Amino acid sequence: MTFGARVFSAIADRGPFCVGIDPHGALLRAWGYDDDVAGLERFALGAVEAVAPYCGVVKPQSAFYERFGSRGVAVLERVIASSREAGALVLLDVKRGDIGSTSQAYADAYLDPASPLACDAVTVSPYLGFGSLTPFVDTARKHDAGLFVLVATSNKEGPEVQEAVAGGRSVSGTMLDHLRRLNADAVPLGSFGAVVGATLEDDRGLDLAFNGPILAPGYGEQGGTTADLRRIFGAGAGNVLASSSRGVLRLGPDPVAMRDAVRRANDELRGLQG
Ligand SMILES: O=c1ccn([C@@H]2O[C@H](COP(=O)(O)O)[C@@H](O)[C@H]2O)c(=O)[nH]1
Repeated sequence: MTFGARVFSAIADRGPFCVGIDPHGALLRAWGYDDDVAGLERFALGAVEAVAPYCGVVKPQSAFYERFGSRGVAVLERVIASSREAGALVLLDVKRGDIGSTSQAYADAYLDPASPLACDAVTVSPYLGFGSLTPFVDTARKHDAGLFVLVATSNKEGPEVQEAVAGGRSVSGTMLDHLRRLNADAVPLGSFGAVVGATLEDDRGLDLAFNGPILAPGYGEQGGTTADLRRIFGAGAGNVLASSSRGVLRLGPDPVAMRDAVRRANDELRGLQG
């Protein structure tokens, strides 16, 4: 089954709320753990156990594991495996993008099922030119995996690059044109998604009808609300994964508090679906 079909079912079956598994040092300490590899493992696997059975997609942020070197990456491998065992899709937030030959190695690392880091989808950066992502696109197609391309990110610095105009078109608009082409004719949904922040002050005139999933980070901790999602995405909100990391993880280590937060968010977000 393609990633697009899997994420479509995941949203329908479990809801559109995506939990980020981001082991910030401050959160490890708030949970009563040391900011070391043992604390990382207890925190990350505890969070997965609490939320992965209840949400369609989890989104570990690779940086928080990489900061501990190879032992941290080994924890990330366990986070990916445990989340999938709990029935959640894993979107690894790793924002890769490089010249094509290097992109192929990244794609093999994250999308080839033979890799210990293989997951369902990854975030990628198109700012070396969308064509530099071709190895990711081909590898995703080969293994029924997915991509989420940075289009309009949740941080305030993004517009400097993303809203620059080239050839009479904004850079973000051009990225969506590429995604529209990649997802053409896919049913029920294409596998090539966009990252569009839940914090955008307006919809920037983006044509978000590109037949793919949208990851909306910035929901919760960064200020994005369900009303913002309705304002930004309108009728397209049905394919939006609203993502929050610290907003849920702050409630731990109590698994019931985290699980209930996932349920509440999913109930609220389901109201956006047409
Ligand atoms: O535009 C983007 C793209 C990715 N992120 C990532 O999402 C989470 C947000 O965490 P919160 O604790 O919910 O703020 C984090 O991993 C970011 O790297 C983003 O924020 N904006």
